[in-house]
Amino acid sequence: MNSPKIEVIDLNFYYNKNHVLRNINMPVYENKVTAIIGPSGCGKTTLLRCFNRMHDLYPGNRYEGKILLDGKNILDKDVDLMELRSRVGMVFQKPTPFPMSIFDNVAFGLRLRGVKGSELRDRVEQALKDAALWEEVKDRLKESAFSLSGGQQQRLCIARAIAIEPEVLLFDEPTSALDPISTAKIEELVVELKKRITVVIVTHNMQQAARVSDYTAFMYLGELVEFGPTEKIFTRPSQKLTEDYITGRFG
Ligand SMILES: Nc1ncnc2c1ncn2[C@@H]1O[C@H](COP(=O)(O)OP(=O)(O)OP(=O)(O)O)[C@@H](O)[C@H]1O
Repeated sequence: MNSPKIEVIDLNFYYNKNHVLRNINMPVYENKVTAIIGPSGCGKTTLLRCFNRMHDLYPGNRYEGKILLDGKNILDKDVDLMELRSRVGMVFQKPTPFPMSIFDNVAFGLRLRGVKGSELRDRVEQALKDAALWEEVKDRLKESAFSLSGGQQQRLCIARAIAIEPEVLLFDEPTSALDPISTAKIEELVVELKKRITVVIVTHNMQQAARVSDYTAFMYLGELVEFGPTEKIFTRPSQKLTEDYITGRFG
């Protein structure tokens, strides 16, 4: 059964006085991929960053409304942000490896949680396998992460994110800096990951949204115009605005 892992209810978001998200309501279904699409500046990244409260890193940002994760509002004041971010991980647009070895990148979050010895090695290996990177790096785990190609670095960041077994993984245009072959690998990975993890992906690339996602949210000027099964959004959208966007008539 398709149950929502996350439910966004009447969400508004402000960068100080700048009102950027307006009355957003949408579900994010468990073990599915949800794509967020829309023209530049419509609020895709802003919405994604609400899901693990990344905006709290900057003073003056304000949320209104609710985001329920397994029924509990993550916007409540007493939420433990460390715990939230270990449940809801994030992969950024540009690969962001830490300045340390390949192994240590993936081990980082595990060590913070007290994992060591053979368990640590096993879990690093498993995460690298799950990120489809193991075969390429197994003989060079001690080398710097910066010795990898851009596409490999992005898969390393995915390995680092999944090593701590998040329930939700947020991808912010994860392939926009990558070549087509690396992009295809990441897309395969996203589809594979949803067996265990709920995925939300922001993308400018509509073919990518159509290829990887089960549900699509189309945003425009800070509002959610339409949400539904990807196949419906791309073939029979309910709103004229959605149709104009997906057929390339604007944006
Ligand atoms: N830190 C910030 N402070 C103030 N306004 C911001 C900030 N970050 C983004 N904005 C504004 O919020 C709006 C939404 O931005 P956001 O980055 O979420 O859009 P987006 O749809 O992800 O765009 P793109 O596709 O170009 O990445 C834009 O008008 C942007 O100028």
